[in-house]
Amino acid sequence: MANSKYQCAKSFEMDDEVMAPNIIVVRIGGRNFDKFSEVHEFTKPNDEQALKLMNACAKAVLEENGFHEIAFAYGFSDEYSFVFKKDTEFYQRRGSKILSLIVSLFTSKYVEKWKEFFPQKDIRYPPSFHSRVVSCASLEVLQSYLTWRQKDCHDKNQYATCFWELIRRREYDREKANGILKNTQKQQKHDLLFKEFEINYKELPDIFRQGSFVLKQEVEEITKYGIDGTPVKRMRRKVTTVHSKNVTSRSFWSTHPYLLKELGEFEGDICKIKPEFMKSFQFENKLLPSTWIVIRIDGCHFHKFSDIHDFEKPNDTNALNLMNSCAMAVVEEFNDVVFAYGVSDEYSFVLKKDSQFYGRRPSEIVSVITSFFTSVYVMKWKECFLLTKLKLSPYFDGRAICYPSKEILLDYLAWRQVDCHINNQYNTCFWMLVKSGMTKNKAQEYLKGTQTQEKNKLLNRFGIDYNTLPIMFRQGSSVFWGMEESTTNEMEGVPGISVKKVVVDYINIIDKSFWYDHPHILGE
Ligand SMILES: Nc1nc2c(ncn2[C@@H]2O[C@H](COP(=O)(O)OP(=O)(O)OP(=O)(O)O)[C@@H](O)[C@H]2O)c(=O)[nH]1
Ligand SMILES: [Mg+2]
Ligand SMILES: [Mg+2]
Repeated sequence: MANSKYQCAKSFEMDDEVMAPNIIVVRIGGRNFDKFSEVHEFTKPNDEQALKLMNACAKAVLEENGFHEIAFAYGFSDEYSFVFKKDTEFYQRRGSKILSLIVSLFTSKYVEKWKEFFPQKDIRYPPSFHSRVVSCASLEVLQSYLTWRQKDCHDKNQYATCFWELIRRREYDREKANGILKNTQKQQKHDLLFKEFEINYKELPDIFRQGSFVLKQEVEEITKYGIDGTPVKRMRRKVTTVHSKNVTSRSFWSTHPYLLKELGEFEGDICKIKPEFMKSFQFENKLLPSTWIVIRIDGCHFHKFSDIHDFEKPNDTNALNLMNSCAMAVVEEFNDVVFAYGVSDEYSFVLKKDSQFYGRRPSEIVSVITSFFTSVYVMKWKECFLLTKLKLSPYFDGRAICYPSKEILLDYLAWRQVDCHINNQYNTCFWMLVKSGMTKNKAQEYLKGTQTQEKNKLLNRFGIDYNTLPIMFRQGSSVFWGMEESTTNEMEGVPGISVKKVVVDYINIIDKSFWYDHPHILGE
């Protein structure tokens, strides 16, 4: 990010480090998965394929390059908790960075792997997830957290199994089934299943009752054979999915001793869920009221991602168009997002000042927008890159920043646009030099300390007038709801039709005149 007079806007960005020695857990959960499972006709109460897809995504996250700091994961239904090694320095332990990266990568995998698990079904719309950080002060607290989640898995599954049997076999409607089950104890539900429907709950598949653990188990592997033919073995960590009855018991931890190496030892007794722990698991802070919220997302390792997919240098029109159509989908999906500005692999989304979106909880807002954006990116990839297959999973990080006044918000946007201009001019020169035969190091050296004028002159030498380059490259892209247009058919006197639609435009947002001409965007 280059220097400019607007960069004071940067000082509004806050640190959100999860302090050591807390163990970092990131829990993700499907957003509106009730509807998603309905639309995609998931089997009730458990769709084994859908659960296996969740497990495959969790496994893929643990196996992803750069994500080896995750010790293990536990999930059921549409949720998954990722537990980091106790001493991890993953992204300097920054909460929103970590929760957004995990949810984004998971979403990317979910869309990519959909066809493997549902070959007969098209994914009808982009699925998205939310995520949050839970910090566990000790291994005992972590174990208590996992016990809570596994109990939830069990309770929800037992309830849902009864509920759907009542609906299917007794032809009850939802209200009546809920009425019957209200306030029933575990044993009563157990009896209902056994006596009325001949179902022994304990015999239902483990994956439904216990959820799934994704672990890096130590396995012995033959690496080569000696001259005399004897196998040479070594221990290797392999990501596997297991179902385990009771995370509350010591036996779970003694069966998986390698976990204790990464998470520390138990100091006290394995304990029950304490109310004060529950409070901490559910606590979430809120962003300042009456401030403009900006969610900025940025592609992770897009340098490599763009190389592997042969993006045009320095600007790839298809890649930028794809970013823009994802941003348009975000603006359409989330009413509170009133403006978006994007350049390269980043996008900033502005939420209206008095937005109550997710109660202004930053994890929810950051994760849902990042996840939805990622989902659309994978789903629309083929539309923008007809001939290039997706070879890596794209994922983004996200953060929330609050701006107390419209002036500072506009300074922020101006800062991003100045950055776009400086980077684009630099990159255009850099790649012209490289294409003309200079090494990358030489080109970098050559451009060091050069001013705008000198860069323009350099481009002129290559026959390029900077100001005639595509405006999308020079100004970045702005996405917003276009004003209602009224089309009247005067000849026939037909009344006008009002259309309000999301548009992408390449405008100067540093110049205040855009904002004066479009007062509806930020509201007066
Ligand atoms: N060739 C090409 N590369 C692009 C384009 N858009 C983005 N990129 C690449 O994406 C990078 C984005 O910069 P950064 O976000 O700072 O770098 P990053 O590699 O994503 O690293 P992190 O964001 O820190 O994970 C650029 O440096 C380019 O390498 C494009 O249109 N064409
Ligand atoms: Mg990036
Ligand atoms: Mg970037």
